[in-house]
Amino acid sequence: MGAGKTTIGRLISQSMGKEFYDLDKVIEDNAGADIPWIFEREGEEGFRKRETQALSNMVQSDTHNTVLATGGGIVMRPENRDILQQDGLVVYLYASVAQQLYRTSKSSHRPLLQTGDPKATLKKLFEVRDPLYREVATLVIETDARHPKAVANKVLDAIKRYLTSEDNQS
Ligand SMILES: Nc1ncnc2c1ncn2[C@@H]1O[C@H](COP(=O)(O)OP(=O)(O)OP(=O)(O)O)[C@@H](O)[C@H]1O
Ligand SMILES: O=C(O)C1=C[C@@H](O)[C@@H](O)[C@H](O)C1
Ligand SMILES: [Mg+2]
Repeated sequence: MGAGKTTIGRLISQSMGKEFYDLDKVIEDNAGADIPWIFEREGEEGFRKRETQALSNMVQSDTHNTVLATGGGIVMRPENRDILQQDGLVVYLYASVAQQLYRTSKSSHRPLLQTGDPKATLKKLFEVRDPLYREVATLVIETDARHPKAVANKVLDAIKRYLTSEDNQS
């Protein structure tokens, strides 16, 4: 959370001339309700079901022309990890827990952080999720101490280099 998926995803979609979707927003539009409401009424399990459904629907369409920012918990379900690995070039935006804490401190729309100790929660989530992000990622990009535009340029460069090296191998 707060790694910059929504912010960087939008920036790189503009540079690449692709359509941008934010899966959290897609889930909210489908539900006609916001994420805190979904967590309150259906619990995290209800939210995760909606998340998997939204991701499956998304990859039925033309993913070549799409940049998709997911929510931070997308890697928790094995079926989501399978979909991401099969259908996408996946970029893991790495942010330290300190940066995540700083970047999420200004808003209150992330239900999992509405605890007494968001730092401890972020640390726990990071320990579980970091290996899963690395498992599905094609590219890992460090985001600490970098302006969003600089991160977006770094992602674009890394994608270009990756695609060129793929071309050279085939
Ligand atoms: N590289 C960066 N440097 C500084 N601030 C950043 C950077 N990237 C994003 N931010 C800021 O951090 C906040 C969170 O970013 P954003 O919403 O894009 O994160 P996210 O990864 O989509 O989070 P979530 O998992 O909750 O969807 C925003 O206020 C954004 O402007
Ligand atoms: O890290 C998470 O588990 C979440 C991140 C947000 O993007 C939302 O998808 C939701 O608040 C859950
Ligand atoms: Mg987001």
